[in-house]
Amino acid sequence: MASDLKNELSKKTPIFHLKVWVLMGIFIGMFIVIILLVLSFCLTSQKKARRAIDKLPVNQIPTITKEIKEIRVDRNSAYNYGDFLALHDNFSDKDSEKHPMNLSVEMTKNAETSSQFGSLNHLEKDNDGSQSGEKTSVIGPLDVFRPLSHPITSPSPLSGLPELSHLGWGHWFTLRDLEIATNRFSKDNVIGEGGYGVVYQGNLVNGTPVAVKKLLNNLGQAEKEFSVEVEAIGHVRHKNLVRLLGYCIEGTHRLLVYEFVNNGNLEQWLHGAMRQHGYLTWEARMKILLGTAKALAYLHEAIEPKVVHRDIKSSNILIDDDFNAKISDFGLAKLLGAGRSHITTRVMGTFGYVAPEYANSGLLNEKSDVYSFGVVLLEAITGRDPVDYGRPTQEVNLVDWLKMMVGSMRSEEVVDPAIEIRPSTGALKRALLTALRCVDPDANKRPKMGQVVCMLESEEYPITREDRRRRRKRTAIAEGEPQIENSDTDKSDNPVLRTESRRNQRT
Ligand SMILES: Nc1ncnc2c1ncn2[C@@H]1O[C@H](COP(=O)(O)OP(=O)(O)OP(=O)(O)O)[C@@H](O)[C@H]1O
Repeated sequence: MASDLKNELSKKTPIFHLKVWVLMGIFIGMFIVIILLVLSFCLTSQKKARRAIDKLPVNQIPTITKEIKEIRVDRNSAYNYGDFLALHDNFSDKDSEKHPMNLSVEMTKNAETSSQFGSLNHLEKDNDGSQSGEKTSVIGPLDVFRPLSHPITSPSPLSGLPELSHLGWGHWFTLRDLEIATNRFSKDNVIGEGGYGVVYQGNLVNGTPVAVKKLLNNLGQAEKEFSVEVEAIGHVRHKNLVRLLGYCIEGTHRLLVYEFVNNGNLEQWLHGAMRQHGYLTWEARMKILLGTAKALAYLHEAIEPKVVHRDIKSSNILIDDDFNAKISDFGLAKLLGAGRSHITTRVMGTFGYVAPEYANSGLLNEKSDVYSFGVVLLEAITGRDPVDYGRPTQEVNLVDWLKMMVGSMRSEEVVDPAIEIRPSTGALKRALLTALRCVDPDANKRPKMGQVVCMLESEEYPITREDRRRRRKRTAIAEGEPQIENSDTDKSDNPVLRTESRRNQRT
């Protein structure tokens, strides 16, 4: 049997005249070589793909971030704000505009490809609602809602502390906790004093640095200020909003505990104590203003009810080590529910920053914050106070002086002389035009904060659709075409535009 097989294998085949076993050996060898080739090809292509990903800049690796943590407001909530106060103290719910808080937590997902969304076109699409993101509550450009500096996965400043509050966010501190944190509210720990209380620097038992605001309890306003801050920012998080970590309600004491922002505030950098550390560059100023604009866009356009801050001013813009802005002091904030274009309130705020319609009639909506933002932007550009009685009469009011200077084509002269490296003409024009649009006396003509973000970020000279329409109409009028609308829009309120159109006429 075995010898038969041997004979068969030793026979020569008609093809190649080779013995059968030799031919079989060749086939088996070739098969093994092919398998090895296929395997090595697969391995090298995997390595190449991995190397290609490693070479991508971090911001181009498409990841989905969870960036805004928001607790929605819902009147049907089991744990509402009134219940909460009743639980802890004998607060009476006098404020009819109070919104109870629901504990449901929502994550707003946002593709981290924000740099691609910085153009005005994108803003226009988003505001039209035709290209909104994953959640309808995100109205502005995605770029406005960049990821938090502390993503939700990072260790919480509250970790290691015993008790979470009944509001579903933050920590409920005892007075003793805060006494320990602030060295018994030592004078040495005082950072500053505002209209409603004293702010102390401190450290929680887990080492987290905090700012503790002790509200003056001899004022009826303290209760109001406390509830407004808790409602307005307790449930929201944004990189450019100072984070409220918790609160304390004990007897007549009302305290608020914030993340500590360690690099002063914009007012101190422009006009006060921080100037001894040097002057803010143009870039640092624009970074701070852009961050402020993003936080306001978030408050006005991304959450419901929207929050109108009511006291935007340079001393309420805190600054961290990396010169990121953090808006603070929500004691005067108002919540504006859906469908309400404005509310009428007692005028509060700070002289020089308050919008004219709000000062004159108490009519408040988010456009009042836009006005105040415009004043802060002018303050940052010029280094001047909004109202400065130490200057000649025509220079006392910053907004009026600016309009006069730009109107007489002296824009280059308005830049803060302390800025060593002056901005380019384009950058200056962009900032001035944005500011002047924000301080338009007609609240309806002011841009939304989401639009302001895009104007400040845009490489282009910012001209809105409305202005383009006006310009086209001006050209049409000049060319003698029939006039369709009332021509009073021909006189642009905006001195920057006027300057440009005059220049165009001359050339
Ligand atoms: N979270 C914080 N981190 C660091 N400093 C803070 C913090 N919050 C407030 N401050 C500082 O404490 C001081 C007092 O702030 P507060 O907001 O109470 O009043 P204000 O803005 O100075 O005055 P006003 O009552 O007119 O708003 C300011 O210098 C402010 O910069």
